[in-house]
Amino acid sequence: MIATDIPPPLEVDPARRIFGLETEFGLHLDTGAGRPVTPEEVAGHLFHSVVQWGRSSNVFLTNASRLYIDVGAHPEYATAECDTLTDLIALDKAGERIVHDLIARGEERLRAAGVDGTIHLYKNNTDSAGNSYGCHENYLVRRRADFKAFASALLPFLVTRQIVTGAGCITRTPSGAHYSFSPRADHMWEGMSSATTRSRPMINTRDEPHANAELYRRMHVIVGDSTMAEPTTLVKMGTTDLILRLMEARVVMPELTLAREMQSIRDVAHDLPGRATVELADGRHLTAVEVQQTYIDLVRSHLGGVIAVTPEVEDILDLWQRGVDAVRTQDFSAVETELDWAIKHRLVMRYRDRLGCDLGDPRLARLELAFHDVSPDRGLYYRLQAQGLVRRIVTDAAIERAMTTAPQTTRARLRGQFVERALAVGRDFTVDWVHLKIAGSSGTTVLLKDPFRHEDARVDTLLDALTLA
Ligand SMILES: Nc1ncnc2c1ncn2[C@@H]1O[C@H](COP(=O)(O)OP(=O)(O)OP(=O)(O)O)[C@@H](O)[C@H]1O
Ligand SMILES: [Mg+2]
Repeated sequence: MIATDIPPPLEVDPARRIFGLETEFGLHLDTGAGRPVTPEEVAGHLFHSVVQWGRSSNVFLTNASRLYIDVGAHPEYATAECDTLTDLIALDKAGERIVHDLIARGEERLRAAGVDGTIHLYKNNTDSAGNSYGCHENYLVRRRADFKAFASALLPFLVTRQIVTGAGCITRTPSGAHYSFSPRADHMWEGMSSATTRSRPMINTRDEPHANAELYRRMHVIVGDSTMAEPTTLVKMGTTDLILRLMEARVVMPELTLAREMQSIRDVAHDLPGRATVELADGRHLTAVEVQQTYIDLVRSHLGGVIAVTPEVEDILDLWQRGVDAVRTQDFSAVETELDWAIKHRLVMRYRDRLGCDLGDPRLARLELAFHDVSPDRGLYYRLQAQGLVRRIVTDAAIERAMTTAPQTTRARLRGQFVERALAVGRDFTVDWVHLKIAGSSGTTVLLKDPFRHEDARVDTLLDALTLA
């Protein structure tokens, strides 16, 4: 039975937004000689402890986030709904630690199955076989009739933002290797589509708002790179949010429609010097720096109006500008502790110089991979962090808390309470982004259509029912 006494939506501040981040991790087993092991078997052992307590390899955690094995044996972690970027960053980092904590048990089980090896989980977007996997951004937006036009207006921004938000990578070609802004750009096939596997769009337009569909849509951006540095995640989500805020306020956007999005995203990715131009539909040619600067100037012109000035907005704008300036001047030093592509560029170039090799050297490929290893001991990103070489946005204590505790200001709080209580009393339950249900009971399914609502008497009743039964 579905409860019908759905409370009316709370008064929603138009500046409030729900954010979510999905990360697919690369999974790799390092093993010597021995029997061959499929990725599915490794994933199965890795998730054994999850299946033991959750009875599935697709679960919601007490921090209200979702953990599951995606197609291709990729562990995926989707953060719970956040309404602040700092909550989102803490929850995203918590996900890295949660998947990392599965490794020890997974290796034990592999040993018991006769395989001695080390499991690695990488927060990156491509594997050595050339497969690409994603980092998906979710932004709640108000529903409108012209959603497709609305979403496509975001494309020139998404194609060029990689000069700031890209993860950076070594690209190998038959004519040699070079350093690019984004590993994901080469794997995009089209601007928008409702499919994610058959085609690779930059924006997935499948209409699945995980919220009241009369009021909302979920902008599902799937073109972004997974990012290690907290400020890069801040600027990736933060700049996109600022552009969406202007668009939702019906600010007239600059005419920057691209003539060929797919060509442009690749050209920009492979142009570290920042000189390549993208062709606009109106025949003009602009560099990615010029396109991004247009957006920065537009946002600045609405500060104090559509966009309230907060320390966080100032921080995002400052880093956005410094990122664009770094490409313009080719002096990366002002962002090399904050932007993934620049942090990794510095690391890779130092080793190249030390080894006296060229960029295509396999030792640099291993270095690049190790940068994305989520292990706090082995991961090179975490070594840099331990040396104070990357700027932080959230504290370790906040990340630690986010491993078990849901954000307190969104629907995630209710889901977190429910999962925690159900596990504590040993009751079976089913949960998704909008439903909470005690399994097998004649009881109620609570439908949570408002992602901003973090208090709900129906959930209190459900929590009581869990304990009483
Ligand atoms: N109303 C909402 N608006 C924006 N984001 C939301 C909303 N509800 C949930 N989210 C976020 O959307 C993401 C959904 O992750 P999930 O991996 O389940 O993706 P999906 O796109 O629904 O499905 P799949 O990955 O299986 O194709 C989560 O990060 C979650 O926090
Ligand atoms: Mg997903």
